[in-house]
Amino acid sequence: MTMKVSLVKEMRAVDRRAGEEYGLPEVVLMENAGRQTAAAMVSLLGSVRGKTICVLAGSGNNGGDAFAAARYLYNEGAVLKVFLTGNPDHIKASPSIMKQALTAMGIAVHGLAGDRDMDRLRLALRFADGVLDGILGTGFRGTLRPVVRQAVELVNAAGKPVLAIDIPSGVEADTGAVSDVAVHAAKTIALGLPKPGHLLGQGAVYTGALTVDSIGIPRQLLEDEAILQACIDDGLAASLLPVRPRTAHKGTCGRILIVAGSHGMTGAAALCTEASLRAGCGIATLAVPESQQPILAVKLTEAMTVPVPEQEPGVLGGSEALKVLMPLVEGYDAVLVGPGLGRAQVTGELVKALVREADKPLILDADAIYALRGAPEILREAKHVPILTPHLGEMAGLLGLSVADLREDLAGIARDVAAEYHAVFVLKSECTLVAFPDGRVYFTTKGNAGMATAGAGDVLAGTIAGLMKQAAEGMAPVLGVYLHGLAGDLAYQEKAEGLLAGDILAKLPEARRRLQAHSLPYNKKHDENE
Ligand SMILES: NC(=O)C1=CN([C@@H]2O[C@H](COP(=O)(O)OP(=O)(O)OC[C@H]3O[C@@H](n4cnc5c(N)ncnc54)[C@H](O)[C@@H]3O)[C@@H](O)[C@H]2O)[C@@H](O)CC1
Ligand SMILES: [K+]
Repeated sequence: MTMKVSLVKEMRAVDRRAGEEYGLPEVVLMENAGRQTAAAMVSLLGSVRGKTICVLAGSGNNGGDAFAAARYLYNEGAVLKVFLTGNPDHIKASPSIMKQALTAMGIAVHGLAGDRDMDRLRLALRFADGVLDGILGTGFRGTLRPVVRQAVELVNAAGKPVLAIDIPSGVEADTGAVSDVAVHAAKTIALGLPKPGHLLGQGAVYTGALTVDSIGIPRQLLEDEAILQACIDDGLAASLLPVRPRTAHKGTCGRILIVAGSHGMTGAAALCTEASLRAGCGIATLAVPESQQPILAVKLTEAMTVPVPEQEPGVLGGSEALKVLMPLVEGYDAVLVGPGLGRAQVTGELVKALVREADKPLILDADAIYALRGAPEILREAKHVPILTPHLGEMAGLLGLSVADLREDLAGIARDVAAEYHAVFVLKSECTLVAFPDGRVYFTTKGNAGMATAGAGDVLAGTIAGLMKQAAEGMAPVLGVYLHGLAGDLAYQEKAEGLLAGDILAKLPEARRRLQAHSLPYNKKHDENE
């Protein structure tokens, strides 16, 4: 089963349908959320008996979850200090039920109207063993109201372990954006499904350790096709990698052409070519500027190298180069263009010509993306849906935006741009995502900061290219992101921050082998059903 990732509007639809189609009223889900939250608090603090827990609740449903959790924590023997951060007159119906139950149990719910209340909160936080953040959930947008902001700052200053309900207060669920401050959680329990805000940018930092609980929402709703985002988890990746038949030969595993490298940048060409082979393609051929071919022929043993006419020494471009490349393209299943290609004008022209004329799926990376700077509409002319693998700087350059603009809504922008230019975008960051023209967005669950190193992108581009003939239809970018991330995690265990791109490359076979261990039962099951 693949874990979906839900936008706020999709989660609201789930909530509504749980009521309309399954007869599960909101307050039932809130009760479940409260019980599961209390259990998550117990796992964060150990036993809560005799421990003091400071509970902050807003007037929305996130606050209702907090009131319900407080009841369970009280039953477990916790000492509670409960604060209502929102206006008591605006409290919604279900949270009101939860608050009344708490009050009937003799537990005081303090307001946060004036300075004295803030002092009480400060004191409570000082003596608390843990904090429960139920101030704001998916209903939050924009900037925090001043009272709430002050409460959040007090929580962060107290430095106590915080469990956030659904999402840390102050993080926007759809984007991960934090306009000002947000609750810094040790752990977050996502309700129903994770949200992009748990995975992206600042939101991921404030979320801390993430757990997801279904809170009893029917699986049919959580797996609904209308939810277009998903995690690239083990289950999904395993379903994309079929077992190679015994009768396979190198032609059936993929013939990949790579157009890469220039004077002084032969390493990028070697890395991506080798990655494609390590990802399991049958044949990889590297086309390089002719003066660089002898160097690459020495660097690469298993790949073929083709010299291409060059205009200046080591620079690819011009009509002679195109005359060699176009017929060459015909003999391959897919073409990777860009790593280490250089940014000369003639090279850019050659890239554009390939995008327009090549009748094979293209993977465009690095300098091939640079070549389309400010002119992404050329992508629409491609004969097959192209795959682009930009990092944030390259994406910003392509679209004429700043990186800060992009960061406001990485997934939303990638989704819109993929639809607009009819291309797949593999947008690389600390949470690499894959956006398809039909609106699907996949978020990586692998990877680490050690992978912020020169050449890691070349290895990813090569991995994706190498999977073009092997992965389930159209899903090479998703499988590639998974294998590359897993290989990076395996390499990080040994090399930590000293990790080199070549270490990721070296771990690709182990990553694939581990995934196969997952996928074997899947494929077996598949066979048995037939
Ligand atoms: N299936 C679901 O979706 C379920 C959701 N539940 C909870 O419901 C939450 C969503 O509830 P709501 O839609 O009521 O929204 P929230 O509880 O997240 O927030 C709404 C409240 O926040 C206040 N608010 C909004 N913007 C603010 C700002 N900038 N500064 C300060 N206050 C602000 C509003 O006045 C309102 O009272 C989820 O996060 C989750 O915790 C659960 O109760 C159970 C089921
Ligand atoms: K919260």
